[in-house]
Amino acid sequence: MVGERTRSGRDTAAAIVDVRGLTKRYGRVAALQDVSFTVPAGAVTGFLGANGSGKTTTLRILLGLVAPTSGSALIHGRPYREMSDPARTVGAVLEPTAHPARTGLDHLRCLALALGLPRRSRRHAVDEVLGTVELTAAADRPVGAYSLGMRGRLAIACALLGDPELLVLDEPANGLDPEGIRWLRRFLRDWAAQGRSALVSSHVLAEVAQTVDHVVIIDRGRVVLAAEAAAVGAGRVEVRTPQADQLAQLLGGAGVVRTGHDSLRLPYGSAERVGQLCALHGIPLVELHTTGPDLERAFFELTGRAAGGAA
Ligand SMILES: Nc1ncnc2c1ncn2[C@@H]1O[C@H](COP(=O)(O)OP(=O)(O)OP(=O)(O)O)[C@@H](O)[C@H]1O
Repeated sequence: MVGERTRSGRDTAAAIVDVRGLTKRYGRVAALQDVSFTVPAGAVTGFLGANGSGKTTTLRILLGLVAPTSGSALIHGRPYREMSDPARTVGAVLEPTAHPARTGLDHLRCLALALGLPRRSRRHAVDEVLGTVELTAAADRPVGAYSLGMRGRLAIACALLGDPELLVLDEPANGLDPEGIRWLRRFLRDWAAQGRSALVSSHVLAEVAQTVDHVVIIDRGRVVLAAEAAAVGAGRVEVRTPQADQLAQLLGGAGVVRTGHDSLRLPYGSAERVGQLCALHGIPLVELHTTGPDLERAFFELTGRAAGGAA
């Protein structure tokens, strides 16, 4: 199989996560129904869906916190619980929790100890993750005095402590202000640029749409789309002309969709060719415009819900 190239330029043929036929029932509730997708290495994968669509359940199964009714969720080909040193491979934030009276620094130090990081590298690891999440200056303040965004960043720092290859973040943008969301996007882009992988869930598409290389969209416990983000949201070219038949013929048919008696839809990037053909053959153009990549439209079409997050 030929590897794809992500925005970070990495070869992502290899999948770090492989979810196969995952089904989870809670009594009569089918939280997940035959969910399958992969998470490519060296890229950010957005795991998108409305509230209650099954994101947290999937991530909990992936992290060995909940047993599936059937199917499997493997990281590097193994269930999380069977990995020899999971914290070195996966850093996860499902629900940020830290004792409010403890300082961020203490919280991280205790965690470093619990993870079994060697004594000599513990301090360095804690300082490094504090720097990465831009909390060095606030390290000595109690977590109870942190803003929501700072708590979110502290949780990410915890996930980074084991220097993992894969980050699993459940709704990391929840409650963040615009600056916090910008920070998160930057952080994820830098993360992928280092060749690392992330699986990031969100019910608010706009928060992550610009950041993800791949998307998995889940709706009512079923995967409705798993693809490269650029391909999903690929824009298109809309054309209106009274000579739509003639133009369609000149364009040769491939990728040309007749959307009305005087309108055509063409693949992204074909506007220039349309303009040249119209000029050459004297075809009057009433309208020619390109719509940009639009993950939001795909999300809405596939789930039938507004992408703003209201479930
Ligand atoms: N422990 C549980 N017991 C019973 N039902 C559950 C349990 N956990 C989840 N569910 C149900 O499974 C479905 C999927 O829930 P899940 O939390 O995975 O969705 P989600 O996409 O993460 O939603 P949100 O964005 O609100 O966190 C929902 O119908 C939920 O009510």
